[in-house]
Amino acid sequence: MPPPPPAPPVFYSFPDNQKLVDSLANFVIKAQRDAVDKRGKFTIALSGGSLAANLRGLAGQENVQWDKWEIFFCDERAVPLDSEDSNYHSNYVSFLQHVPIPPNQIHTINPAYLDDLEELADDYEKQLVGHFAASNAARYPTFDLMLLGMGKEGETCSLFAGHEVLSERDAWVTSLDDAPNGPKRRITMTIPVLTHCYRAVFVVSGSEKAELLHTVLDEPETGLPCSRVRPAAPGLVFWFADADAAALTKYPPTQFRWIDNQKEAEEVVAAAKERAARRAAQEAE
Ligand SMILES: O=C(O)[C@H](O)[C@@H](O)[C@H](O)[C@H](O)COP(=O)(O)O
Repeated sequence: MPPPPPAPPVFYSFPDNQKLVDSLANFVIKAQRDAVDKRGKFTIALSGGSLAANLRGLAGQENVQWDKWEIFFCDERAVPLDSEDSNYHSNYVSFLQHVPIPPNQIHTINPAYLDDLEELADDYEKQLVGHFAASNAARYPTFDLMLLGMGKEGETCSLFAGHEVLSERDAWVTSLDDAPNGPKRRITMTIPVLTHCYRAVFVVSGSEKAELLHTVLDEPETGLPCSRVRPAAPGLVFWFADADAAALTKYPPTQFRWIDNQKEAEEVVAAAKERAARRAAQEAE
């Protein structure tokens, strides 16, 4: 039997940034409970960019099992960990320094390999293998949650449109020395890792992302890196956008609520589409 098609993206739109931040914190904590209940720990991957600031709602939350968190980075720039360009550093400043996650459960790149990108990527992949080998020995790692951003040309992690890193199928982590924006030397998790997670969540804010979000959600066939993140069943993909970023998107938003499985995702997206079609028909009358 062929595998079931990936679940449709679930799109949440929030009236302002604070509502997005609060809902994201709520969602991440629910994902943690779900993962700890089912698998005894919570393995999460963080991106750089504006995501870190949008995670600030996690600081000070109670009833969180911080000792069960295992944190990795979806991509990382080949810079020291205390550099302003480091994705670890930006997440540390906004989020990690405020919560009691045991330091040995925050898995950074090894700065000893900064001069050799291949070693840097290999070492990070080995850290992933070491972590996932015990829990799921599958071909690719299965993160409980991957938190992603959408760059200005539709990239996510350091997977840039038209770049050869996008076609990597074997490695879990690869490297590049010619990133078209920001620091050029980076390592990044690959598309197969992104499409094997339980939950991928994109977080997008600001009017400068409006046109791009419309393209990614309404015209996925353009094949931008973000549109390619459609986790295989039972994986789910969510989009959290503020009203400015969501302004041009036709893809129907869904009221914010926890969604547990592919069937629920299909139902809420179908219901949102019906509502949008009814509204359009009424407006046309
Ligand atoms: O290392 C990186 O540059 C990030 O991981 C990158 O993929 C980021 O998520 C997007 O570029 C979105 O960044 P913004 O949210 O800041 O636009």
